[in-house]
Amino acid sequence: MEAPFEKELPAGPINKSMLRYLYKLLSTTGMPKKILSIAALLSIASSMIGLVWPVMTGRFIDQFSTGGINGLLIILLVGVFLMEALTTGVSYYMLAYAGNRTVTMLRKRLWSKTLALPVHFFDNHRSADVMSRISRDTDEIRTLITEHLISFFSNVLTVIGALVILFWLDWRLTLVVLLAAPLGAAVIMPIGGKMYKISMNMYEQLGQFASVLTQVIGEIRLVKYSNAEKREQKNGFDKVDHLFELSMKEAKVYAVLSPLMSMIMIVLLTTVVAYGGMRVSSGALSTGVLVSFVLLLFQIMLPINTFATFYSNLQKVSGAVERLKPILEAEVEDEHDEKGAIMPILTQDIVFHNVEFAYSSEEPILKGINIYMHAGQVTALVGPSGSGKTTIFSLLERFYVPDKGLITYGERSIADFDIASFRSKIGYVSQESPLVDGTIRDNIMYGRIDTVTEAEMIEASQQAYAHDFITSLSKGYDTEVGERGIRLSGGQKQRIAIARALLRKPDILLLDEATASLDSDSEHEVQQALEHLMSRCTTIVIAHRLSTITNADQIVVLEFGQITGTGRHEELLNTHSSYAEWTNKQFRQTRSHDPQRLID
Ligand SMILES: Nc1ncnc2c1ncn2[C@@H]1O[C@H](COP(=O)(O)OP(=O)(O)OP(=O)(O)O)[C@@H](O)[C@H]1O
Repeated sequence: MEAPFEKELPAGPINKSMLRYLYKLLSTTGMPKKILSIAALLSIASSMIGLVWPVMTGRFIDQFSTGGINGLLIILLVGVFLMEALTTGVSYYMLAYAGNRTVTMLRKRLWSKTLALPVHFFDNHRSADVMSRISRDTDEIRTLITEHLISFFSNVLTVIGALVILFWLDWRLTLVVLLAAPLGAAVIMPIGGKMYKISMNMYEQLGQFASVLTQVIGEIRLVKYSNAEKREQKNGFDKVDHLFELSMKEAKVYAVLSPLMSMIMIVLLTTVVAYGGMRVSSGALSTGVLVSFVLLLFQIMLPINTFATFYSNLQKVSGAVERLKPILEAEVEDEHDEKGAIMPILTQDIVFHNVEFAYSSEEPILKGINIYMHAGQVTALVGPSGSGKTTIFSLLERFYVPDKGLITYGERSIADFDIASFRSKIGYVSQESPLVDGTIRDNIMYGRIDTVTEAEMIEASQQAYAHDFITSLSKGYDTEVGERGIRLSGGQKQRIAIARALLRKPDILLLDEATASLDSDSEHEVQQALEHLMSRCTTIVIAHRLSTITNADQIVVLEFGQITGTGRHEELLNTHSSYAEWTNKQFRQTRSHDPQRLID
């Protein structure tokens, strides 16, 4: 189930509620307000100083043409330049600090939140999308704070201040300048809107491209084995070509916008210089004032130019906020964690009371499930593919909450327990035991690094029949595995997973038996390792081996999300026709190959 990214893009441009949300988000994330305020003051000071020197330069020119050079004025002018440089530099640094600090806090908040989100959130959101939200959308917010927000306000002040001075210097010339403003706005506004659409589209396409890359690179073996390189090449090329088209659309808009803006500026400057020149020659204006005027014009052109980029950045941030909202506002896994009960010391019975569950609002996957699993016993789940065996595991691991009914552990509903404490009592060994990037030690101690000793880890590895193969590797427990390290065989991976599970000293063991064949040595060792683990747990196993079902204390037969039989192997053989048929079929099929194995 994938929620298309585009659905969550903002419907329109900036609005009040978005701005309010952004402000709340930034202030609750810990935006350093003091630093930002000082930076704002410095930035305003720098802008105001920026208005002083053009006037002083004009005075200087006028004094120069009427008499000698005023030394004090030169010193003042140099002082003003230095002050402007200093305030600009310091405010820039402080703004960069405020922006980077805020985005760091926001990313930390998002990452913590992401880890606390329930599994179903990830069923509904592509991982590449979530990744892009945490990394790229937050960067838009950084850019806003660092480059646009404060400078926007100081630029507004610069423009207002400059206009006041311009009026004071020569109101006629200023009126000429003001006539150009609506012209500029008429050009920027529609083009800005177009730019927004293109950049949003590009954003989405980049997300989709990243998603294709992640998926294909992650499943490169499948791609090669299926000879699907051509198909994936075309898929990738399509996305890249689409990005090219969008980039060129963007370039086209810029190609029109930049010269248009330059043209407006050139026409404006030419008009001011020509008209001003006429007024100078008629004696109505001094040369110094005209110079001040032109310099001030330059001072305000730059800020006006940045208004358009501020607007488009704010629109991007509006999109970013819209995309971050679902993560920030999604309910976390266990809102009432603090109040959760601590797990009992002794292993308890696990009971499913009339449990019903659906992943979505459609057809329920589990219907009226009643299972009594006695503490310390083995319950084997059997049934055709898609019957809901893994879903039972997921409910037990509290990845999902039943829609109806209750799952109890001892006297209490499993939902009453502190989620971390509850999960710490579960050991899970799956068909495809996952490894994280890091050393073998990191993998065995995963999640327990602070609570277990090296000796305990080695003991667990020995019980898992993993110690010998690990020590035969040249770097032993320090061998890197995962993406950057060596590849381990299926059996080795499973034994690491068993060592990891043993280290947790679980009370509940969830075991998804491997369907893939291991070599007989590995098979034997994995089996022995598992027996160590099972001996101290209440075990629920998705069974694929005949020995597992014959040794199980009870077998639960699941068909289409319903339990159609419960009992021991012999009992079911006699009473459950489809179980008998299925077992015989599977057993006959695999007998010549491996008499112990059952395959779905
Ligand atoms: N995250 C999910 N979102 C939506 N539907 C799901 C999800 N996981 C499983 N399902 C659906 O729930 C049903 C039961 O799946 P489940 O994985 O529990 O079956 P299973 O008995 O473990 O199958 P198998 O033996 O093939 O692993 C299937 O129809 C499956 O498509």
